[in-house]
Amino acid sequence: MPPGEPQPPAGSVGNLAALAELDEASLLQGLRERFLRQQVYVSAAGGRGGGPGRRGAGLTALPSRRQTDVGDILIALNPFQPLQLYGREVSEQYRCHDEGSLPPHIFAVADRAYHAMLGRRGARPQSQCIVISGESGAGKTESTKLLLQHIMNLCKGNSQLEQQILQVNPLLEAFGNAQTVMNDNSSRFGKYIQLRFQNNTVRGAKLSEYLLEKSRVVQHDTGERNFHIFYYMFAGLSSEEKEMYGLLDPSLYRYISGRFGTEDVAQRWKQKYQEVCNALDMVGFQEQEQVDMQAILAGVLSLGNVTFEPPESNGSLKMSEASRGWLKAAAGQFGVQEDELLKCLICTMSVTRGEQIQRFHTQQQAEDARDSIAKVAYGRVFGWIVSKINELLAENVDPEVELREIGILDIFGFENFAVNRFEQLCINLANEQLQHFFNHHIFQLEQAAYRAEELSWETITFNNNEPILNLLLAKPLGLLSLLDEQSAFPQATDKTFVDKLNSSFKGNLHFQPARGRVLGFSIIHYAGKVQYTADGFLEKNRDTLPANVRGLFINSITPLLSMLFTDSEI
Ligand SMILES: Nc1ncnc2c1ncn2[C@@H]1O[C@H](COP(=O)(O)OP(=O)(O)OP(=O)(O)O)[C@@H](O)[C@H]1O
Repeated sequence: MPPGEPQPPAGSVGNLAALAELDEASLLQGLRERFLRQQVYVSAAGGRGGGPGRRGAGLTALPSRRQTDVGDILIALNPFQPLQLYGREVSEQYRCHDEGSLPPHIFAVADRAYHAMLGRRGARPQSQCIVISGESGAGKTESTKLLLQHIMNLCKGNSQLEQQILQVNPLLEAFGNAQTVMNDNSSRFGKYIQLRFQNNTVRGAKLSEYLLEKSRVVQHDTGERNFHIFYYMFAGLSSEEKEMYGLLDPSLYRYISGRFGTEDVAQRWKQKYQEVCNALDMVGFQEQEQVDMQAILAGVLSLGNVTFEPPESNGSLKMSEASRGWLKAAAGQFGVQEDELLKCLICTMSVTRGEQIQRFHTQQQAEDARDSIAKVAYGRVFGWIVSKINELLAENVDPEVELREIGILDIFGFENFAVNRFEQLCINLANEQLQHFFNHHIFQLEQAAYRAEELSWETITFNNNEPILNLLLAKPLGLLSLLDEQSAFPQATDKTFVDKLNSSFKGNLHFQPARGRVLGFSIIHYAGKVQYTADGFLEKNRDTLPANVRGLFINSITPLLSMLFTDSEI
């Protein structure tokens, strides 16, 4: 803004780079004023914009270059209410619009990526990637859906494929999302969607999933829930179907304990269950596969109710009558022998010098084995759903025409809860890497471009998070390497792991030992300090299946379960 010209009020500026004063206070004021007027999108020109505002997602279209009036970054503030911003007519307005001619919008990001991929307006056609980041509940998943919606509107090619791409979402959300304290529909996995094009027609898509939070199957904190699908099943299955899957009253199951909500909630879940069934049909799951899948999920719930009591004189753990009943139900749904399943839980068999040795588990080991089986079974079902979706969306290409793609990355945002575990460390590590990428793209590459164009600018300083990445990733002395090293020692415990960290990272500015007797540590991340509890780190990192489980499931008479364990490495 040239000096002397009247300065626009902060809230009237749709592109933050046009602000006269670009400091944190005016930036926040601008965002707040626009938000109050329900203008939830603000753009930020390449080198001068910032990260996401509170409860807002940041979206970047790459590798398109900075424009004069519209930046690479769109800041999206979550309105938490339906706004009339996403109808077909709005999508039409943004179709092929002149950049900067319309207010910032998520559709403008999709439009720019699509046209840059095609190489319109004289530019070289180039694959594009849209990175979405923001804390949990910021609106990343909703933004992903809106991006897909607009891109599908733009290409209008193979309409069946386009519809399929849009319809896989209810399926992914049912199996991969859950209610958390931050978000009623929180994605508990990360995803990268690659839309594949030939010219302006979408030819296929590929979905990659990362870090499904499998531990949620067996444990969730107060005020949270397990994955949606368990609740949808109880609301949507008929009484006969529940009987077939051996399902009783939902309040009886340990893994989904907690509030069951009102009649309205049950109605909504029932409707969601129907959507899931429709999506399963559309993706092409056979009826038997759908039955098997639900049997596995019901088996997981029954297995979760099997508990043990301290051992009898022969060293074998005791079980109540009720637990025997649950074990029988779980074995029935998994299609395996009850005593074989029990063996996997209560003992480990090994062969030494031709002699078979049976070692009984402690109560804790048996319950850990139970939870490991539940987690691995659920994880495999989820992975299988994603692979079936990929088969459905696999590209049908013309070999003569070059394939280009638009990728959309939607991973969980930075997490800092009351209790932070191994899963939060993995999520926050992914966010550190994303932040590093942002720093590189927004600061270093922008300044290189200014230099190349011989523009004058003041060197921009930023917090480089490389030391934190080193603390976590360095080999052989980073935190993850030390965790792997400890996981390989049978005698190591979470305590020996923490001792190792405390001695290795003494004096490191980004590491703090826990105070007093707490078994944990803190990391000073780019987004602030997070206290981690080390409980369960080794067990989760090992992620091993109890001995003989693979063999047990391969021999299951439930074809799907057998198939899920036949081709696996573990
Ligand atoms: N553009 C929008 N318009 C209206 N409501 C929205 C919008 N974006 C998000 N929301 C609301 O916010 C909620 C949380 O959004 P979303 O699930 O996309 O967050 P997220 O960033 O993906 O969170 P997580 O990391 O936990 O998965 C949505 O369920 C919806 O109620």
